[in-house]
Amino acid sequence: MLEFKSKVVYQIYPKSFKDSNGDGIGDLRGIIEKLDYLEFLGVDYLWLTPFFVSPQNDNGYDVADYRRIDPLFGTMEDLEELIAKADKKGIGLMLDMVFNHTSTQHEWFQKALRGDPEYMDYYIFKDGRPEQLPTNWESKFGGPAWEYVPYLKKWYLHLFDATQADLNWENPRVREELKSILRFWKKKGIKGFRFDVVNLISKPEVYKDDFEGDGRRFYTDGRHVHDFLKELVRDAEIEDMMTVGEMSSTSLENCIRYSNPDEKELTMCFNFHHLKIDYRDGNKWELMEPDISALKELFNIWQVGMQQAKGWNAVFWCNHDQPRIISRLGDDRKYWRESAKMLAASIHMMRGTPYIYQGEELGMTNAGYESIDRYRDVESLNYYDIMLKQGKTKKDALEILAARSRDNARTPMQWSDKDNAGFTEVEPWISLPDNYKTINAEAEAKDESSILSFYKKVICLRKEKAVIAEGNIEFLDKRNPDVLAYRRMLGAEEIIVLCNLRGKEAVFNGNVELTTYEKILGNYAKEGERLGKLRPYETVIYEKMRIIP
Ligand SMILES: O=P(O)(O)OC[C@H]1O[C@H](O[C@H]2O[C@H](CO)[C@@H](O)[C@H](O)[C@H]2O)[C@H](O)[C@@H](O)[C@@H]1O
Repeated sequence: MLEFKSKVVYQIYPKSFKDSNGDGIGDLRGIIEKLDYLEFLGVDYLWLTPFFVSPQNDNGYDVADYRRIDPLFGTMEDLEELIAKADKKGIGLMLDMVFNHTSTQHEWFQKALRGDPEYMDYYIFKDGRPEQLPTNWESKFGGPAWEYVPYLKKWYLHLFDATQADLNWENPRVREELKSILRFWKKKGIKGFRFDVVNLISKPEVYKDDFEGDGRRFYTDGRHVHDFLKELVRDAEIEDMMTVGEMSSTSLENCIRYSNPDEKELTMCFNFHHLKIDYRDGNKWELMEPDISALKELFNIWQVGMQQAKGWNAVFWCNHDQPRIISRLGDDRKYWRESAKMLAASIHMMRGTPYIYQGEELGMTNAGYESIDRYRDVESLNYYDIMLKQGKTKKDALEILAARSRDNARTPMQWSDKDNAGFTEVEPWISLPDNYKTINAEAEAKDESSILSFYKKVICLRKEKAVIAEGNIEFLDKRNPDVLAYRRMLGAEEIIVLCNLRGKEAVFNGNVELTTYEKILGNYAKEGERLGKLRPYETVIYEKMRIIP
């Protein structure tokens, strides 16, 4: 049985982590250079986003060869060295398997384009006339989800970019190919896998128009998804590896099934509902103040719901698709340090496996780009055009991108106050925010009161206290509009976590006698402390005092 409950995962976006060869792009040797830093932080696994051969239209989520390393990032020898050196430090590598779709450059798709029926059945092709789309579904990156191939007189499905063709999981040969890829990487010493949008793999039997939405209700958590996952995990023999599924627009019921160990599917799931609390009417491209009550309710539903049915959450605020949480729910200026630490505590003390996205542990902020030339992400560039076509001004569209673009998370890791933040010696592939002079790993590593030091402490606490790794959770003061509060319990052990989510004072009104607890960690100095009263973005972690007979 995999021991995973006390583990912490660190996500690396290789392209933006560390450039070792002076081409402005991060690479595998850059990660090797920084292994000491990752050991110092105390993480157990590294999830690396895709570095396989790819045309990079979606920064590697368009894989053209699942078994080869893109020369942009290095060689197989570099990866083997990374696996071995990380292993010596007790750190396991998790690879990102993009199995919902391949790049149209993949040899399977190329053969399909040449009309080979065996490979056409690897994808989802539909007969049709050029003016008649098979369904009205929308691609998640904007525009229709179908692309026409005139000489084949067929459309193919792409839920993402037109260069990312959806695989046909109904075809057993496709499933065999994917299992063999997993076996290949397992043999190399890889310790886990993250499966990209894996709840979208099972498409409907009949394709019909969606008059209520963009089509997602027909393929999300689809009819065979649980069977496909069970078969994949069983046949590729990865039951004892750390596995996490990225579940797009999913439901609690399905995530319970994906992650309950009795089902033998995955170790845990990512869901994104808590990161949509500032989408107006569910639309990512319409800004709104975060709805804190909705956030609290979602944590309650997912944390308690998964606990009741033996499911397991991946808990996180940040990844390579999300704007930086400090700029979103915190205050990246006046209360930068306090709010970053509060957000760290809020997640790291929860029930589930915490994921830290590179730079989050430093309090890295959104990019703050003021011009469209700075953006690189396919989704951001597509939506900029769509927003202009919808009648938004350039200024408004840029304001929306500044808050919502995935590039906010993809700026280079801020290692030091040197040129290009010590990430590269040349112009980086994407530009840096100016604040690297003050927000950087070198400065924070020396400072006991830094955000980085606080992350080290919360990681350590999870390893020291079984109640954090394994205890039950119960939310407190649920109606409080400002304070997120919960209790973790395991036998006689108990901790209470209070987080003020606002930039003003707030009061905790839970029915708890705080005098019977002692503070074990907080983000403010002792001076000015008042029980149950929280300063702006204050967090306090209390432990129940033991009564010694
Ligand atoms: O917002 P959701 O519907 O809940 O979906 C979650 C994320 O799904 C997509 O992300 C992943 O797949 C993409 C295609 O391979 C890739 O571009 C991305 O980097 C992957 O993480 C979607 O692109 C994200 O915006 C959603 O957050």
